[in-house]
Amino acid sequence: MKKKLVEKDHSSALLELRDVGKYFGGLKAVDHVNISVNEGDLHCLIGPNGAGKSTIFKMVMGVYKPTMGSIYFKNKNITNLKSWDRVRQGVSIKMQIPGVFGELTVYENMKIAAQRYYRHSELKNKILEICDLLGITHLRDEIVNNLSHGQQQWLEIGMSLASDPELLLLDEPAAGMGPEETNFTAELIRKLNQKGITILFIDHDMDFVKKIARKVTVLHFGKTFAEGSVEEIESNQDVVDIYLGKS
Ligand SMILES: Nc1ncnc2c1ncn2[C@@H]1O[C@H](COP(=O)(O)OP(=O)(O)OP(=O)(O)O)[C@@H](O)[C@H]1O
Repeated sequence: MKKKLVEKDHSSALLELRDVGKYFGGLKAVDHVNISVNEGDLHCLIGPNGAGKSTIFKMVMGVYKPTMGSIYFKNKNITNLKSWDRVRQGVSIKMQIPGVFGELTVYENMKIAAQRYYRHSELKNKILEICDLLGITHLRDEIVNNLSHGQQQWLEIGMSLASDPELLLLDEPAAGMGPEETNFTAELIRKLNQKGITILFIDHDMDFVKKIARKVTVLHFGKTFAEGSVEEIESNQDVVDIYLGKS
């Protein structure tokens, strides 16, 4: 059973950062940021290197404690919850750096990720269901080191789905992929979103962002610089000047 949380509040957002900041000594990596990720949305964070995107992900997952402000998930304050408790509440993440076990098979990797959430009798079906969703069922007995970069990334997305998240954070999900794998990843993310998973992702590749994002938040020097649809962001001259014009 999911843990009951204190401090209820009312909002339509699934995830909310309220006046959140993270300071490293004198460096304001994230500074007075307010972000609302609506239920069912496909929301992207963009911004120059060092803008604070990864720091936001780490605060949402409980790796960093905010210096200021609060983080709400499903209208409940999760700011002080441990990482594992946030996962139990329905938040999951796929980091950019691969976290798969290369010497093991796809199935064994999935089993490691899923076994803490499912009884032995349910495990196999759940793993096969996720592999099917990712289009990697035919690779289930393959050693992970033999997979392509893209296939390893999809496996990792699969591992992050093992906890049945309502919100999935993806850090540059198509980084290092060629055009075909990038297209497949865009399709996969759309499919997960259509299945009801709210997605917040970080990306630098505007072509990829354009394929899938419905809302974009632009960060700059730790602050929210602009927010809107892809069209609104692309036609914002200030955003072009600080970021898009340089990419
Ligand atoms: N643990 C830390 N200690 C000190 N400074 C940090 C730490 N983590 C991040 N920073 C600094 O905070 C700022 C924001 O970093 P962050 O990694 O969040 O940016 P980013 O937008 O994700 O950048 P990139 O696109 O390059 O990944 C940077 O100046 C970075 O050097």
